[in-house]
Amino acid sequence: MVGVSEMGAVKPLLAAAAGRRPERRPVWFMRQAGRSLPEYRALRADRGMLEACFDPAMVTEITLQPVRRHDTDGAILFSDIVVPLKAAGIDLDIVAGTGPVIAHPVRTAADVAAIARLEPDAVGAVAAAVSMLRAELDPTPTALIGFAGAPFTLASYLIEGGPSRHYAHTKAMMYGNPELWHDLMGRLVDITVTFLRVQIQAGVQAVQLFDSWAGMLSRRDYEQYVAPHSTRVFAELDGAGAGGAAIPRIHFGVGTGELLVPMARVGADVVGVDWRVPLQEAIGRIGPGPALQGNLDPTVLFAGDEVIAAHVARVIDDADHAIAAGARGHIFNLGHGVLPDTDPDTITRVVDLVHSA
Ligand SMILES: Cc1c2[nH]c(c1CCC(=O)O)Cc1[nH]c(c(CCC(=O)O)c1C)Cc1[nH]c(c(CCC(=O)O)c1C)Cc1[nH]c(c(C)c1CCC(=O)O)C2
Repeated sequence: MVGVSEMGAVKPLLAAAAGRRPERRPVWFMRQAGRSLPEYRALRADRGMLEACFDPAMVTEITLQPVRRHDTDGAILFSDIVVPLKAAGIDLDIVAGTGPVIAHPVRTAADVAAIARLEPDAVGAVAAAVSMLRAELDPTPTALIGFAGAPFTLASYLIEGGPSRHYAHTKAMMYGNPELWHDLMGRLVDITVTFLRVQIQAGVQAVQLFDSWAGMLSRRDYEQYVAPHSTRVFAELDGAGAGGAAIPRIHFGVGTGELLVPMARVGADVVGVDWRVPLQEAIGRIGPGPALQGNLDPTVLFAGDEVIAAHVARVIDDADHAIAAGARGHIFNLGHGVLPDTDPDTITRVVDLVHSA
């Protein structure tokens, strides 16, 4: 049965997202798979990042590595936000230490018109990995989380051509040519929805939409240029689970304290909060309803056991206040991804602290 562990209990992460009482407080970490783990570095030593993302056995193994090591309640599918763009035919690579690099940045109407739809078969390797992962994870308490980049964050990589500090080209198109901007965003919604539907049909049990860089926008700009598109992503996933079941939708961005209200409104069941806003304050801004995910500062993991324990306890206390103020539940996480130099034993200790709190 979906979402049910060996002991017959609902998986803690799915219970928390649905407003039910989890057997233990669920915890997972953004970027839990990856360079913090020696077993990941060994596997990836002679394989490119994108090559690994299209190899179902590699995806399965890398996804499971942090679950085995840390006993996390979430297994985040090993992939990348640019995987569906690559599969839709966009020439790009993921460069170690840099991130996604786009061969021909998208700047003109012709560039936008050339962005094709994603054929579900082009991400068949991802679907195959999801099936393999469900077989491994079903007897455990761990839920499988799929993900995609949100249209704004994907657009920012496509337009800038790579990582950016100021997003000047992105904003220039958004402000200067809104019609072209909305055309591009509409195409990215279609790609994102296809990618997430493939994952859901193959068996992911929750999805996270990463709008990592949305925090660069004012609330007014977010509502005008981004919210309608992210709303469509979430709306098109309504009842997309097996037999029309609802799949919990997590919405996350960095530096989004000013955007928590519109980011919740686009249709999130769980709102991811970075470390800047205490969780009870986040729910105060959003209003009662969604569950919250977060929000330990990833750099705290370098500060030593005593400091870490105090910060973990504070996040849990904040979360309990948030629940008293109307949050449906809490999923413990960092406020952003695990930094590559993090000692993996520290992460295991945080999981133990959260589970025993
Ligand atoms: C913005 C973004 C990207 N990718 C992603 C986001 C949104 C999350 C966020 O805000 O951090 C999402 C992502 N990327 C990766 C995952 C896998 C699952 C996990 O979280 O464990 C997830 C969820 C693997 C990855 N994606 C990447 C790596 C490192 C590549 C490597 O190991 O060589 C991994 C494990 C590459 C990548 N891809 C991207 C960046 C910024 C980088 C890092 C560049 C670097 O520091 O090398 C784009």
